[in-house]
Amino acid sequence: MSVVAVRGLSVRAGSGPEGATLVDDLSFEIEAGRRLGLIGESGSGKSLTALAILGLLPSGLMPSGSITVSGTEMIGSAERDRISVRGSEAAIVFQEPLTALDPLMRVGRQVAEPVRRFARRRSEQLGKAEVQERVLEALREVRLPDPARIANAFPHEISGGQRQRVAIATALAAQPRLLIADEPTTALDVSVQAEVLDLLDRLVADRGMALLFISHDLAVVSRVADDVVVLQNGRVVDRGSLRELIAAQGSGGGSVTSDYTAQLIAGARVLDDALDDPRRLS
Ligand SMILES: Nc1ncnc2c1ncn2[C@@H]1O[C@H](COP(=O)(O)OP(=O)(O)OP(=O)(O)O)[C@@H](O)[C@H]1O
Repeated sequence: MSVVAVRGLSVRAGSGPEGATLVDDLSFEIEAGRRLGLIGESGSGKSLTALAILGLLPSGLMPSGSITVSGTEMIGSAERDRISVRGSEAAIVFQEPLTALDPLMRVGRQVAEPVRRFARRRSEQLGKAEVQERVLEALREVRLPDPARIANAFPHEISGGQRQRVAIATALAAQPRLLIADEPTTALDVSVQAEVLDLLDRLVADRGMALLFISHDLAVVSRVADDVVVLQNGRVVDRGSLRELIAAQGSGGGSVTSDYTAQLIAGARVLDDALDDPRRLS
């Protein structure tokens, strides 16, 4: 069974002739252990898709179609069902980690919250020392140096790359089956970007999670995704494995690749790296 199945998702703002369709008939599925890249230019509907999956669309935006996460329907279902999915089955990492982190709370307390939530779900009683140990373990897992110091710091006292690692640790501490990463490296320096991408890649592989990786940059997506869906103005213009899309482009366009995808491929900064990495293209 797919961890997430999006079927015929449309998102509309307003109704009647003045209304606008922001996401139009989008479908995809991601199974456990698979990584899907959702790629498109600014305003193409990527973030709205992520929010719809989590049942978090802003008021005024109406989804239709069906989205299931671990079998739970997220469109038109009771808010309490959607909350339980957000708390346990699905998590999101945003571009700017400060969106997810409370600036006034020490890092350790923030990671402790999903650690406790996960324990409650399994009816485990955790003492204070056990929670603390699991928090340090979560920080270690995202390769943070000196986890005890980081746990005791406020978000503004650590670097941007470290904050994003904390946000990833927080997202993963409740052991979700689906991780949505929405431009998670865009705000980071290039060298830190590569480290965070490698980290995500490893964590997703180790845990067999489903990953929905959102980006406007095909070069970035090529480092972490098996398959891609290309969105333009809310509609799918291409989909397939990176190998298929690049091969179609190589043969001069053809029916698989839209002009837009061709531009994306031509513009990919490190496409050669992707081509040299057989793991990405097999
Ligand atoms: N609350 C809202 N009300 C009306 N329109 C909205 C709302 N939120 C987003 N939109 C519009 O929906 C479209 C898709 O937005 P979305 O944020 O999903 O794009 P995106 O592909 O994630 O872009 P970016 O890469 O810039 O984040 C855009 O045209 C945006 O202006």
